Amino acid sequence: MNIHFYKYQGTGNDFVIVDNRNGEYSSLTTQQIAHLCDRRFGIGADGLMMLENHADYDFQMKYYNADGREGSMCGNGGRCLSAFARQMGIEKPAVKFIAVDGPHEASFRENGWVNLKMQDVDWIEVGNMYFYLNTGSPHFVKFVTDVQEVDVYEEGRAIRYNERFAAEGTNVNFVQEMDKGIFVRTYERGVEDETFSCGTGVTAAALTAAPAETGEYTIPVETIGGHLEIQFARNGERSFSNIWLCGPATLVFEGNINI
Ligand SMILES: N[C@H](CCC[C@H](N)C(=O)O)C(=O)O
Repeated sequence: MNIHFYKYQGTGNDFVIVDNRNGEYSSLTTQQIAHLCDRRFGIGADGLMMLENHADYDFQMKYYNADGREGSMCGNGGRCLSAFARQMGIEKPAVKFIAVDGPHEASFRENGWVNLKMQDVDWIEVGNMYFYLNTGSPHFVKFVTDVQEVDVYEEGRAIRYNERFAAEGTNVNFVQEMDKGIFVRTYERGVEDETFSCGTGVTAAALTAAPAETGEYTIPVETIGGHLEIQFARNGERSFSNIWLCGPATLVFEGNINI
């Protein structure tokens, strides 16, 4: 099978994207998707997305983790797929699409940023030195004093495979508060490694790092792969709305692969 693909990245979280609006890639198997995402034997990516048609939205987002299995919501992926939809001719100042966690909206800025509206959050588990919440994907958030010192692979893996999370898995974020904003490093379920940036993860981290007072906030976030901003309204102790994940989304290259 010959596949025409596009490679995108958003702050170093990278994706293979295919245009599946005519259904030609619907038969891709878990093994084939894992192969396409393999960095040595395939194209290489943290995940694969398909652009699909939907009767009520500009498009539908299908997201698979690098292990080839369908994932929960991917924030950086949603930003990249919106940029891709625009490249494919869905040209509007803002697009509306449906993903596994519900509807989203994305708007395009002149500086090349793609800003993605996330689902409201009204539940956060507050534990001893950690937070656990769902921003479209499940995220464990741990605050640390020096995030560069953390062995994200080993520590993230230990939490992801502990008794509580082993079956379903979780993404694990390590967060350091900076003079302005936060620095976040993430171990991703489904990639089973640290990625350079995780959109739903930095969103989860920003919500938990926000001041306790209700109000509107913009939290600057640094990741290994670059700079993002999270905007939101805090309505109560555990309730947030109008959440926007903002940052760059870039086409890297396109090509063909035979599998
Ligand atoms: N990189 C993604 C998160 C993917 C979530 C995935 N790892 C899962 O838990 O299924 C993001 O930018 O939000």
